[in-house]
Amino acid sequence: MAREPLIEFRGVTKAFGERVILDKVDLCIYERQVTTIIGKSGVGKSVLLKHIIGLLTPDEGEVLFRGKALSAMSGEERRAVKRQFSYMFQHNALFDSMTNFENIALPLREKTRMSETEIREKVMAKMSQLELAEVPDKYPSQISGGMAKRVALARALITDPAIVLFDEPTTGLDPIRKNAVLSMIAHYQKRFGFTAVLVSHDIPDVFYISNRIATLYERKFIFEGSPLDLEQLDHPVVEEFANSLQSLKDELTGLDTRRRFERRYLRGFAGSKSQGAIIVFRIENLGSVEEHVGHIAAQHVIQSLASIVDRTVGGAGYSARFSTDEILTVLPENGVREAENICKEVGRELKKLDVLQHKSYPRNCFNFSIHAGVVPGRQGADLKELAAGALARQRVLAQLECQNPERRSDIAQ
Ligand SMILES: Nc1ncnc2c1ncn2[C@@H]1O[C@H](COP(=O)(O)OP(=O)(O)OP(=O)(O)O)[C@@H](O)[C@H]1O
Repeated sequence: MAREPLIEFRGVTKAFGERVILDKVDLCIYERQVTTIIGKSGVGKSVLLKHIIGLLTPDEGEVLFRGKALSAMSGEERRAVKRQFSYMFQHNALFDSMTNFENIALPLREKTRMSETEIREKVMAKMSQLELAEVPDKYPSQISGGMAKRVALARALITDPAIVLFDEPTTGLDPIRKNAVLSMIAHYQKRFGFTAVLVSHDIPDVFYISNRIATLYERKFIFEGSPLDLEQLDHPVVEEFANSLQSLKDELTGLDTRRRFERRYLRGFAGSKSQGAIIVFRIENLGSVEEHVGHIAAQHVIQSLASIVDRTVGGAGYSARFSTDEILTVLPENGVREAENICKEVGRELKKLDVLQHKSYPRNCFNFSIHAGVVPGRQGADLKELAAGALARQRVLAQLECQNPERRSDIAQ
């Protein structure tokens, strides 16, 4: 049986004067998923978000919450729905004149009648969950950018919302910070189980954390589905989007995007007599780096691995980030033996890396490792199948185990 969406747009039309912004739009947002809305500037993404929170109402059609139309709800019911929402804005919107504690406590003071003791308990508990226990009395300007993002997220989560809306949370950040913020959102979304709705321009980065993507184009959704399906979609708008955002390269790693990679793969093997080889590089336990050292450090690990792979493979092949913690390499003209030599060389290079040295994390206790697996290529074989085959043969290239039972460090913030 199909799952009921948490939020559903049914034939929603919205115009300002003569100008139609949304034209009979349908959209489903499912509980406990990350749904990302992409579309060009001015297409109507914010107008759409405002319908979700009831700041705008449709001219035609309905917005439903757990199957019930907002328009059919009483004022009290609508307010109850509204209380389940929370937001995180582009520039955090923290008040500089308030301490981090006061910033996070603000929604509780504004929206609830909790006592001071209850507020203190709740805020301190949330700060501890988001690794902020040491900074309640500092001001936003006195902490790192990564921490300030976590303070903003803590404030968004303090009322235990069922849904958090993120309006372009990564605009203006460099690739490492951008990916760190996205992985932070994904991490806490899994941990707290809220439903996330993101509006973002940052494709392909946002693909790695989204369960569903909806693409708004000229008053309609032209696509709604998994990130992988969007990448496969043969529609001029996807092409246009990809080109206009220069997303032929993955910003974080400098490698091909999965889309370009798959095309190269299909073209590369089509006329080739050679069998070639496929390598999967995989970072095991990247989550423990995120948890113990920080999201930025985790992005450094991905970036470092990508640059070593790229350098080592050189002109012999091409690579792409295949998922959050996997890189796939195709060697069209080489066999398994050459591929294994490349893996060994990558392993040697990895061992020299700072991120894989104990001294980089003097106060933490965690472990992670980098693996690689190789399979021969096969004419016409599905890339995902080959990747799964390579994963089944993975071996450890390098690993780090830190056993110092100390707290999270701020080195990577
Ligand atoms: N209250 C309003 N009255 C009149 N026009 C509006 C109103 N709100 C939005 N618009 C218009 O609707 C269009 C869509 O705006 P919206 O802010 O939703 O775009 P967007 O996709 O979020 O863009 P961006 O990515 O630049 O934030 C714009 O042309 C905007 O001028």
